[in-house]
Amino acid sequence: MTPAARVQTAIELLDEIQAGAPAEKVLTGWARRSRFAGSKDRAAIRDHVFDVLRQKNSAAQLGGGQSGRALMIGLLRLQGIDLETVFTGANYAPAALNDAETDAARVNPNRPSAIDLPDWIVPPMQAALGDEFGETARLLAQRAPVCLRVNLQKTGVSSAVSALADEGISARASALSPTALIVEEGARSVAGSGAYRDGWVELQDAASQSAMDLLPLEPDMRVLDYCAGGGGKTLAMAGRVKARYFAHDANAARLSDLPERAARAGVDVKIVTQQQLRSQTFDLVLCDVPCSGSGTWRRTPGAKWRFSPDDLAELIEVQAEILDKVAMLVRPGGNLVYATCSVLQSENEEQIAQFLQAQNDWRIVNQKRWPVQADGDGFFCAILQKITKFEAF
Ligand SMILES: C[S@@+](CC[C@H](N)C(=O)[O-])C[C@H]1O[C@@H](n2cnc3c(N)ncnc32)[C@H](O)[C@@H]1O
Repeated sequence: MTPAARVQTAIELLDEIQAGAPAEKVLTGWARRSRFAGSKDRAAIRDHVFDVLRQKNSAAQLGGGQSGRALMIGLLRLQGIDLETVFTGANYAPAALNDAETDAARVNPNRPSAIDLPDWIVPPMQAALGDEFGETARLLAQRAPVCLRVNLQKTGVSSAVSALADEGISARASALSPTALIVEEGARSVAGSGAYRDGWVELQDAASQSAMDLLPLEPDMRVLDYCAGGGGKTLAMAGRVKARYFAHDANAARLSDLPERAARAGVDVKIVTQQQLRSQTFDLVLCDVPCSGSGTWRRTPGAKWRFSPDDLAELIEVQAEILDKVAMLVRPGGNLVYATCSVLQSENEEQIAQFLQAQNDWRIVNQKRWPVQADGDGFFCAILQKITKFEAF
């Protein structure tokens, strides 16, 4: 496909997304129907669509509307691309610009630049982030870094960096965690690399790794990852300390990749059902709860426009229910770890404050928030300890 034909396809897919279809589904559906498109075409079209979604309000402002075509015009203007070379109307290229589209570029210099977030989320984000709000909004509108975690059970950081370099992948250490690498070149080759296949590295955000570094893990502890999903956090813990790891998820299908990932990483993880958890206790229980994902919206930019106040209210209830459930699974003196990739107080500090108000046998050991930053996503983690009966007297 020519670059202009890719733009025209992105325009059509953005129209479907603007009509309410989820971005991921639209892109996958198109790739399946379009056997003529190669991997470079698919990647370029995905980039156009995701770049627009990250900066949708800015693109609409510069493109003069919310249609796929207006948004693509706005995005290309943001990127400084000469529209005349793309909007030619030749072959599969988009039609030439009309007068209104040309006029939309005449931006009033006094007009404030757009915030690329849904209007309703701005006040709670400003309340949570204060002076950091502007920088967070700016970073969420950019592409996310590709971040790896070095698996210390299999290799060291410098060996992993050299193995990746041998396969054309250049990566640098991140200050966020001793195991975190930021890929600077060759990101698309990571999944096919030997370092990945042999379990030396895994894809994982640096702030998530930094949070797992804080956990008071000891060899032979019984550790439960209660909302394990694909097992990213289980594997990060197991990469650090050889303990006995158990993984659970309310949606068993989400655990399906974990056995293969654990085998690749060379660690043991036992999957447990709710039934098996009855009458068991653990030294440490992690609940990486379902959340808005607002700290990761540059990775899933379609999600931020679909997320609603009702979704947030529902999630806050689910998070509180999970906290109440896992509290019973921690042995006296053990730790409960609550984590989200949200930047909102209602999902983070307020959730912990309410839990501590309702339950008097817990204390906070540590609570930390990671802002969205160049190397890492927004993340929150609270480490609580269950007070023993002896201490309570
Ligand atoms: C943020 S994701 C977890 C990501 C995972 N920890 C990782 O690092 O890859 C939240 C997970 O919680 C699960 N979940 C939702 N409600 C739950 C519940 N009531 N009990 C346990 N897990 C739940 C979801 O299925 C989802 O996999």
